[in-house]
Amino acid sequence: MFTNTTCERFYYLVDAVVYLVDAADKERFAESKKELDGLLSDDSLANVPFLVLGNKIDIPIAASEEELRYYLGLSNFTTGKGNVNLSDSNVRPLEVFMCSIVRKMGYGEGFKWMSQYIK
Ligand SMILES: Nc1nc2c(ncn2[C@@H]2O[C@H](COP(=O)(O)OP(=O)(O)OP(=O)(O)O)[C@@H](O)[C@H]2O)c(=O)[nH]1
Repeated sequence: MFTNTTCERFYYLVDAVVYLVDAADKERFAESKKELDGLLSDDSLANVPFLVLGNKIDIPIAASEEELRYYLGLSNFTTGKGNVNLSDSNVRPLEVFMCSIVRKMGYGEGFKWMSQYIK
């Protein structure tokens, strides 16, 4: 089992972060935001791309992408889908993609987006 302390020792090896959120569990969005904020403010992850996946969109009550951005406090921080060159900036790549892992949909676009930022 990794404790937070154990994980922190390995952060310098991290090429990217994939943060999976259950988009159908709105009651836990505040908890998800808190955890995500902790990672986003960690100095050792400052230049690491973040892919936020909103999972379980096959469930009708799942949040929309816009709602998820809002509840996670990311509305003004996402950097754009497609090919966005951020290499000349100090901006950390961060995007939200919605997916359903059981239906095998959505996450491929996210991983493709993320791969352009992995050196
Ligand atoms: N409907 C649906 N179910 C999914 C999807 N992905 C995973 N699951 C199901 O979610 C269950 C696993 O629960 P998770 O939500 O991953 O929760 P967990 O991390 O085990 O536990 P929690 O911390 O309580 O959320 C399994 O039954 C999976 O089959 C999806 O895209 N759609």
